[in-house]
Amino acid sequence: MEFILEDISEAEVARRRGVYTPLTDTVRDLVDAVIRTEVSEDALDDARRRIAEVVADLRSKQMDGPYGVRHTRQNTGMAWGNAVIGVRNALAPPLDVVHVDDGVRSDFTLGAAYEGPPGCVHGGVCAMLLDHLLGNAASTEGPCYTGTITIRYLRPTRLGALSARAWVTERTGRKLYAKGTISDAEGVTCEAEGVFIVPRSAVDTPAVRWSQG
Ligand SMILES: CCCCCCCCCCCCCC(=O)SCCNC(=O)CCNC(=O)[C@H](O)C(C)(C)COP(=O)(O)OP(=O)(O)OC[C@H]1O[C@@H](n2cnc3c(N)ncnc32)[C@H](O)[C@@H]1OP(=O)(O)O
Repeated sequence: MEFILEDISEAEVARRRGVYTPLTDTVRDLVDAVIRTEVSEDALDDARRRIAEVVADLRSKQMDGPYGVRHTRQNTGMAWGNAVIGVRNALAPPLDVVHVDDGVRSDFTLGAAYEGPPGCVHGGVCAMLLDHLLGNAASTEGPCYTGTITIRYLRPTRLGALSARAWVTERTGRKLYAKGTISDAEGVTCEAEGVFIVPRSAVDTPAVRWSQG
């Protein structure tokens, strides 16, 4: 389990981000369209055929295995396959995490692809987002892994515009305790607390700025 050095400039990171982001956004749009389409079954079959052609084009040149967790010499993180922030991952909600004074926050919109209860965000999706954000808040001095996380669902989280934040409450050796919340326009819908651990093997790994994906 290794982080990969991608020896490219910050300008090249930005250029590649600019190339992949619209592609990933279009695939996200495709996912939403498939969930909500009401076109005829013939039209669906035609769509499937055309999408399969695009998949075959993309597969004509592929890397082995997952994208991995990469970083530049300037320690800019490129976790572009990541399930929450991956620039190349259409399954990832489009989560853009920013550092704020007391931790991290993100404003985002969750649509039909994230539904659990009717019109509401799946509880597992809330847990995934909070896990990432708490982990991100705890990872400022080095990569942290989730040890234990507890989520309390206060009321349903409706699909739509949401925000989340996370912050570190305490540090004891390699253990960082963090808390976080997801909120809609009426306030907090669920909250989390967890312990994140800097693995023994990673104590000398430099902190990487993961927030920009
Ligand atoms: C993930 C990277 C992605 C990069 C993208 C960027 C994003 C950043 C955001 C990332 C967010 C995404 C995050 C993800 O998705 S991380 C993915 C989900 N998490 C994992 O897969 C973790 C799997 N477990 C492990 O690797 C090890 O067990 C760890 C590293 C956790 C500890 O193994 P290690 O050998 O180092 O530990 P130790 O035995 O020396 O114990 C040390 C201390 O820790 C205490 N302890 C141990 N285990 C637990 C536990 N489960 N709960 C609570 N406490 C625990 C233990 O009592 C002791 O305390 P004390 O006795 O000293 O008081």
